[in-house]
Amino acid sequence: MHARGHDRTPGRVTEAPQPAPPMSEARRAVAAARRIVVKVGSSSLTTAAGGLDQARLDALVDVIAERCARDTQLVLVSSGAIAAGLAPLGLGRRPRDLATQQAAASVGQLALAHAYAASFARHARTVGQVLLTADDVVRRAHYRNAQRTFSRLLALGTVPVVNENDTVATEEIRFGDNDRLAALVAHLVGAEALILLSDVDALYDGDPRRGDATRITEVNGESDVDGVRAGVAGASGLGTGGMASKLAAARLAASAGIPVLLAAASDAARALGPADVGTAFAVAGPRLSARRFWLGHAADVTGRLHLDDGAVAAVIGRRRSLLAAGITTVEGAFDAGDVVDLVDARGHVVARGVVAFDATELPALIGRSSHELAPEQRREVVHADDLVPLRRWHASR
Ligand SMILES: Nc1ncnc2c1ncn2[C@@H]1O[C@H](COP(=O)(O)OP(=O)(O)O)[C@@H](O)[C@H]1O
Ligand SMILES: N[C@@H](CCC(=O)OP(=O)(O)O)C(=O)O
Repeated sequence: MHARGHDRTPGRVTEAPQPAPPMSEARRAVAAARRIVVKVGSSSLTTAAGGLDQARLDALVDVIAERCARDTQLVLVSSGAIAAGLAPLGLGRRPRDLATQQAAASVGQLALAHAYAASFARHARTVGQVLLTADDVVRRAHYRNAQRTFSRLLALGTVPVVNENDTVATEEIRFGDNDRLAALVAHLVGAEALILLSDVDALYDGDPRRGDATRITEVNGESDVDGVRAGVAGASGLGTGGMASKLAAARLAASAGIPVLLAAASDAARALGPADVGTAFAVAGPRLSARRFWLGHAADVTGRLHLDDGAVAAVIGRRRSLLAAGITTVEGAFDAGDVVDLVDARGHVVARGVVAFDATELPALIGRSSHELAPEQRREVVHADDLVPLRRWHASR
């Protein structure tokens, strides 16, 4: 079932030409998608000296504009603000401290936005800038607000250019990597595909810079990425997440019903068409509603409820509401309406949900059946409609 590719790193092994395999479902979905999120990393937009690489940016814009002209709405998540701010500020390399990163992002984001506006103008396309902080997806009202803005921008024919609002994001509320941001945005805008463009042409079973590595062409499930060694920092020192964050983001999107293609930015033209480049991730679950996706992947979690085995079976197996009787321990300081993790007896998070009691009220109720509780306390601790089971395929945060 799991078709793993065996393309060697270019230049290492010479192979006889093979007939092209039939295109996978994921690749067909990417080629046919009418709404796409494309994410491009810093290393694909900047020169080694630290400035913006206008020629590469223009080449990417040409490909995107061409796809938009073919009846596709496209959101571009672009990194590169910090990298683009280095040269103008006379900084030799990416700063380590947050304040200097923010100063660089402040200068660089302006340059980046200007470069995109000028480049898309060559195709008579208007761009809109959307800078997000984690708060914009963690808070339900902000999430819906962002959804409305994107929807309007797309309806008006613009290309929203998204980045994290690095200049104001504090350490605590940073997404930290734009791969995850792109996966969240893909669900938020209802994208039919996510394309992650980088300086590497595919996912390999190990970092191709470190020696012999085998390209993985299709990921149809967990077993296809078992044992993959994904590095955490890029070769250029300009990117932040490395392949590990791309893999986590691809799993996150795929688990929420969005097919993903990971490819080189230099292959963008083929990646946006029906071509056999990069690594395609098949969807690993039904498309979640915006509310369920938000609950499972974007909301801030403020506590943990530990469940006994009977409660896990009811909540996960039979999709029932969680009652006080099945809770063994309560952790955290949360209010009714906050999001909490539901944890099984082995300590694994099995679900996430909106809790109906304050943390201070619960200890007196847990382990008790409904008939032992006062009438005003006889309600579900987490209602089934406010609860999302988490699969193994769920990306770690
Ligand atoms: N298993 C792997 N497969 C492919 N690339 C990997 C792997 N592990 C580490 N890498 C490295 O990850 C880098 C891409 O990450 P990064 O530089 O953060 O990209 P970007 O700036 O596009 O977000 C590549 O240069 C590649 O060398
Ligand atoms: N928001 C940051 C980029 C963060 C990031 O994830 O970078 P990258 O690994 O290059 O996609 C910036 O614009 O510099």
